[in-house]
Amino acid sequence: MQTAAKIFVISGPSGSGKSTLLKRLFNDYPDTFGFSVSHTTRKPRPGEVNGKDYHFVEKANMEEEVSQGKFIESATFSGNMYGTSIKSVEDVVATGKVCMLDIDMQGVQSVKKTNLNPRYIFVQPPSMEILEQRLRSRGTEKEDAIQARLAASKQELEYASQKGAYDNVIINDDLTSAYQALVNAIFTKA
Ligand SMILES: Nc1ncnc2c1ncn2[C@@H]1O[C@H](COP(=O)(O)OP(=O)(O)OP(=O)(O)O)[C@@H](O)[C@H]1O
Repeated sequence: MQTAAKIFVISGPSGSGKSTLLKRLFNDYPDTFGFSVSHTTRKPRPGEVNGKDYHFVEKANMEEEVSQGKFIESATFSGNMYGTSIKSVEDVVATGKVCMLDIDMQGVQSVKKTNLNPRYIFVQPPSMEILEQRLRSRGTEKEDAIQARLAASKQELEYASQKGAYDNVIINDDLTSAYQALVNAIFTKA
């Protein structure tokens, strides 16, 4: 089956259901999608393979490449840098797979400055109340992290409401319908 693009960007507030929808998609279409390999400055753990699990790089090199605009997103966690390079996305496409990028609003804005030309999909919660309920019942964050995610989600929703920000907006109310909308946005009937 044909896809509408070679690269898809999926974004949406934390708890809107991106992982849930993507898990189902990758399960139903196991051979279609590829994943970009992230960079990190942390040391490899036993068994981790350079270029497969991560691109393991030196901090100075990664900092330079980030400053040169070679990364879509990068962040530091406990002293180690992590990020997704533009090239790692192009490498997926070169293998013939469709690249799916699950990134936040900053990442979306950064991709828009590249020549990657993806399709942008936004996963929207039915309401802030339901988003809060889902985040709480997922039980993976403490109260302050939940509050931070809810605050960030207001900005994400505002950005998504701007004309042309996303190609498709999928409201994740009923999961089956949302999933069908995602499949329709990705695959073209050829
Ligand atoms: N349509 C739905 N109806 C009810 N619950 C849902 C629905 N979609 C997702 N959920 C539940 O909501 C919670 C948040 O979903 P999920 O973890 O997929 O969000 P996410 O967007 O990937 O979040 P994050 O960005 O934090 O990784 C999960 O517990 C999931 O099971």
